[in-house]
Amino acid sequence: MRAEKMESTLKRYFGYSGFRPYQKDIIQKILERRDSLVIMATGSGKSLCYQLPPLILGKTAIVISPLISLMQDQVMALKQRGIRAEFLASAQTDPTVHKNAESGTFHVLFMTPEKACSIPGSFWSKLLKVGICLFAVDEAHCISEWGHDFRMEYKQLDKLRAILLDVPFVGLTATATKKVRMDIINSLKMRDPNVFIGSFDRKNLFYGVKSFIRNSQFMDEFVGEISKFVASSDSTIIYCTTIKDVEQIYKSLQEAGIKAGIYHGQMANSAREESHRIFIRDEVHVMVATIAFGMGIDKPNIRHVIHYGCPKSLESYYQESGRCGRDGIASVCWLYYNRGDFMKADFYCGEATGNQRRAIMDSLVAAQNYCLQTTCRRKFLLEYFGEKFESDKCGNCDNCTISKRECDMSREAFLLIACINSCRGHWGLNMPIDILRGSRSKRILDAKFDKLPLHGLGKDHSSNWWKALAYQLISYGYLMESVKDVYKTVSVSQKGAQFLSSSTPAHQPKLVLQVTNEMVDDEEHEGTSGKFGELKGLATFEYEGFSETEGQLYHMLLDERMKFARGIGTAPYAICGNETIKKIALIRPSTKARLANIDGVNQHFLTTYGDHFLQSIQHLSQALNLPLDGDASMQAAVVRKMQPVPNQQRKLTPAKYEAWKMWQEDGLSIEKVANFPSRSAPIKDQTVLEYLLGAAQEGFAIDWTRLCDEVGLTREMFSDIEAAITKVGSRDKLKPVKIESPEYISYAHIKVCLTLQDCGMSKEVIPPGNHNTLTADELPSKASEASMDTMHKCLIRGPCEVETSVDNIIASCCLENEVTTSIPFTVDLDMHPPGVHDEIFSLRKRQKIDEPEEESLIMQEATESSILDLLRNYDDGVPLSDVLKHFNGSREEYVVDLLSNLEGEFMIFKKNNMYRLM
Ligand SMILES: Nc1ncnc2c1ncn2[C@@H]1O[C@H](COP(=O)(O)OP(=O)(O)OP(=O)(O)O)[C@@H](O)[C@H]1O
Repeated sequence: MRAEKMESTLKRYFGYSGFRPYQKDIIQKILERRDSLVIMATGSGKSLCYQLPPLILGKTAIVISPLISLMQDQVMALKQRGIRAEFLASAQTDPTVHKNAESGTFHVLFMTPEKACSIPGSFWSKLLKVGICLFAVDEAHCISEWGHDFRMEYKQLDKLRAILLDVPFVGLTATATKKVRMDIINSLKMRDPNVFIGSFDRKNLFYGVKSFIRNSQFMDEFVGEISKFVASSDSTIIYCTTIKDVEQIYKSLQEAGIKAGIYHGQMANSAREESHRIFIRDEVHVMVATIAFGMGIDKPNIRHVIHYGCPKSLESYYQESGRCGRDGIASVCWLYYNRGDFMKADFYCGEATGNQRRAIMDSLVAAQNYCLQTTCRRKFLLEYFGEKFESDKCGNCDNCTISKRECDMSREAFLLIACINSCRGHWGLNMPIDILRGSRSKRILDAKFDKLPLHGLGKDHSSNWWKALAYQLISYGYLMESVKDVYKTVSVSQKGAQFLSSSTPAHQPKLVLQVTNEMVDDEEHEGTSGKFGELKGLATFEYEGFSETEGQLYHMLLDERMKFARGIGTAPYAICGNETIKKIALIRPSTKARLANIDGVNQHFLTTYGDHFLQSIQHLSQALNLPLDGDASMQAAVVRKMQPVPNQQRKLTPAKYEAWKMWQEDGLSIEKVANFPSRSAPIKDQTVLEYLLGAAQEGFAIDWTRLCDEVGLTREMFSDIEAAITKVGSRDKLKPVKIESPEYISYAHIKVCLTLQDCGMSKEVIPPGNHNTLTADELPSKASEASMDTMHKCLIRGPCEVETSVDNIIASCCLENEVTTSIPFTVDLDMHPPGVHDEIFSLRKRQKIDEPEEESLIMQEATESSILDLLRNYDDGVPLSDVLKHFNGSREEYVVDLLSNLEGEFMIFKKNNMYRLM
């Protein structure tokens, strides 16, 4: 029951149809009153873990948060979800909040650590009487001196453990090393806590790096690119390392007529608050700021985060770039560095001494190495944070997607390594590079380096070219960089020494390296590296999948939302996210029930704005000549298309590639590929199909006509599947689509159909004709006849239907076994297509309704309350067909109407096509 309650509460207040990874488990443990430490990526949805329990239990959640602006944003957003939330801190101007808080009025009560520690004990005892369901410490790394944002006041929170004895303590953070983790557990005196460590991988973020020169040409191009982003309704943050840069970019944007916000530490508090406010409320779409901006900011639609200058550490880069794409939609993080940034050690070290100085230097070197990395950036980032990334290519960073030229640089590498060797590792990179470039500076003459035979042999390349080469040699282990205080020195490693010993001035072993951007710029002509280059943005994806008029409707609906937001002084995203508006623009629901079904629409939205939105949708659609209740199957396709373009060069696993090659290039059938004699063991036909569809998703060519022919998918069946998707309202899960499709449609057909849609293929590639499938009557009815072997074959070749066979098997088993809890079904469930396993169980549940019970012989009349009574008996929900069967005395349209009303009133909701009680 609790899982059901969790899901219905999630839909009711947040409008989401499912949990993100870990959320459910974490919440479950908190509900069991276990202390928990939650370490999950930025934007992964940690807040929900403390927001949901109070709604389920009806008791207050206390949340400690470091910043007042952050608490205010969260309170604003929660209120828009119909959640009673407030904050207690020095900035609270409403005197009633304290009283209401102690009498348990609020679901979520935010406090600064100072407030929590100084509030009188009587407050806690009163509130404890009505109930505190959890005590959460957000940004919990602030508790640790080892953390990067240590806050003294957080250390005092342990006092509260003795007061809130039986209240579960929950620590949440996006960054925590082992030391910090232990510190949080000890400081909060956690008792046997559950520690949840999620992946740090933000899959929807594209990471890219470019070098630049601060000149006016670069600035013009930079501003030009930013103006393209502004055309979309999403937001951009430009982070600068200095206030001077912030002001310069802000000025350039203004001169170009681009409205932007500005934020840095030297601005007055009120000016900063105003900047924060206009950005959050979408009054400006660009924010130019130092890193003082944005801690804990939860604006879901930030589509670009650009770093103008190398950040001081990878920890801060991860945090800042993590503010991008919090709604899970593909977003882009570009980092622009200038070689001068790497010399800023003194600037960052400030007054620091000893170990602290060393730590700052190490962080800066890590950030520098990230900039100069020529292999996968995501792998580098994750491994820096101690997470193993199995593949060498993520396919979603510049190094994995933008093909770079390579060439043999053995001669140049030889010169540089030999020169560094001659300097005996006592210098940084500048000295050997100056020697190679023939400098006659005083320090070179003093050291008599002008007498070296290498002096002047590297004149053909710029200093930056040589540095770019040096960093590749460092990353491949030929050279080593060491840091002494704030100074870096380079020396030759063992690998480099081996390279030298196997080389002569006339001949060196081949050494193929990448021609980096800096090298290209240098080759084209020195100094043009100020060129903006291709700032990969998403603006061009904006309307992919949208018709022009749908795009217009989307913008009109954004304006409607803005009007509401202004009217009540809140941020538009707090009303609902841009993605939800996109889905509304695509589906154009005509009823409250259809609107309620859209992901992101919660009960508060529906009751407060539902009627108005429905009216607007109707008027605007009419004016734009768009039909209502459009094709729901489009919504996921559009979102998918907004992901960065699949790259042809992305590698498939060898097994996938092999299968694709045999099928596509050698013309073998799926069955032949599966059973190819050279295989150590045959693989399943289904696996081969999965491989081929995976290859198609990666941009590999597929002969669709042949594939559809082989799996028995016809145009008519494609239309049937499309209709099923429309009925379901989503294509996220296969099972509901399968349930709504005619019986002869298999999971394989659905998968092929979805992949066709994803790849933007038209129906025309599918051969027309009858679907040539067996009917349910022609299917084998005994379990023994539906061997696994047959199942696989059926799955691929179409005519006989596995799922229906399973249905029949279960039906016959159920007839033989009165008790439906144990089904004698012995085949390996893992071998079923996704969903079949689930289906077995849902069918088992449904059997209770299907069985000809005495009750169903009495004609049941459908009313709202009799439907609610029915649903009350089934935790897993009831499909429409069973509801209709149950009320077989009532007209179908009448029952559907009643269901729609109940859905619109948020009394029931639909999940996986099953009606459930809220
Ligand atoms: N189950 C869900 N389905 C869809 N969206 C979700 C879900 N859970 C959370 N979100 C959304 O994801 C976004 C990020 O969530 P949240 O603010 O909780 O992240 P976080 O982990 O606390 O990040 P940070 O460490 O940066 O503060 C929010 O806009 C939130 O509404």
